Amino acid sequence: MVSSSAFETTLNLPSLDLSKPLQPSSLSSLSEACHQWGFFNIINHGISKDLFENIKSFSNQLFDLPSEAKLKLGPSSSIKTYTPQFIASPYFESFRVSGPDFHSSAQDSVDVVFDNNNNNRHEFGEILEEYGKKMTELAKKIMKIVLMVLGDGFDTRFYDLDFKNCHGYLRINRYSPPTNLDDKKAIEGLGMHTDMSCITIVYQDEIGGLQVKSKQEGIRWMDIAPSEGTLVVNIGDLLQAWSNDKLISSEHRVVLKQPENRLSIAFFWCFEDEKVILAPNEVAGNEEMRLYKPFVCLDYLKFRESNEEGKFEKVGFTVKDFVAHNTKIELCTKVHPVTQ
Ligand SMILES: O=C(O)CCC(=O)C(=O)O
Ligand SMILES: [Fe+2]
Repeated sequence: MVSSSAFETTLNLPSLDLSKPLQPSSLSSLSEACHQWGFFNIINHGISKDLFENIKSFSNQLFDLPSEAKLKLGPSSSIKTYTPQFIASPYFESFRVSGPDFHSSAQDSVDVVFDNNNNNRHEFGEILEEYGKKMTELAKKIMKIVLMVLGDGFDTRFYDLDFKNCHGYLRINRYSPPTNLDDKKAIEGLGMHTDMSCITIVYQDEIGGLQVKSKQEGIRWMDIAPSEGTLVVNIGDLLQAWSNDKLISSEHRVVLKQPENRLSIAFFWCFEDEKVILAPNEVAGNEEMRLYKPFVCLDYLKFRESNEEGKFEKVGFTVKDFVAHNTKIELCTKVHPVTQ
């Protein structure tokens, strides 16, 4: 069971309208949201309701398969695109599709689990290719806007320098709460974590349940309410480190409040593995103010994956723990280890 609803309230996030030129007022509310919450909404993003509905219906066909079939894609298989229940939580399972060739990534998995007579099986690759491509374009656009939040002209100055080799992958998540769940007893569908990305673009269905941890006294968790046509963007650990903590990678989780299956699609936009992450002086302020010593992206990903606590599935560790850990083993990534 999770904390009582008395400590939860809905967060009013700004919505960035992608169909309009960016206004100074949107930039300032975006800047506030990125600093305070590490979350904001986007609207008019150009992705149709039909595409979400299509992905949902195909994904549910996949998740509805017997466990033996799904485990052909599980952690002990060679493909490893499926995370079964009881790894992150008893109620959470997930299916991964990697870019840049979203079509073959999705199709390779589907071909293993759907039999040849299933007429739909070719469509799965196609719709995920369409979604992956649209998300890639969206991530590039949002990344530039987020850079503008850091400073005037920072998009043109830093995008090509640091972000042009970013890549994306997506995870389709299904949450299946117990059927006897009553709404006074919310349960955790996915524990508190930060994302191992620069930014993550999240679609959550109408069930809701995404929450961000508040730094305010008295209120612990804030609901990020679902709204049709709205996607949620959150800042990940990699961008927090690159921005010298100017942008915050918020701790978030998913709670299940009603006995209904919930579906979400998270698109993670990440630095390339070999990238050395270093906040530019213009972003950090100056050399002395830089909080992180340069580190290789893959070392951080390995740290998260090799620590039971820090793994996406087990959740809890962040880039700050990585820094503290590296400091201890004298690789020293952060100049002043953060012990929060
Ligand atoms: O299911 C959601 O709404 C969010 C999932 C999430 O935080 C993640 O996959 O990292
Ligand atoms: Fe997340």
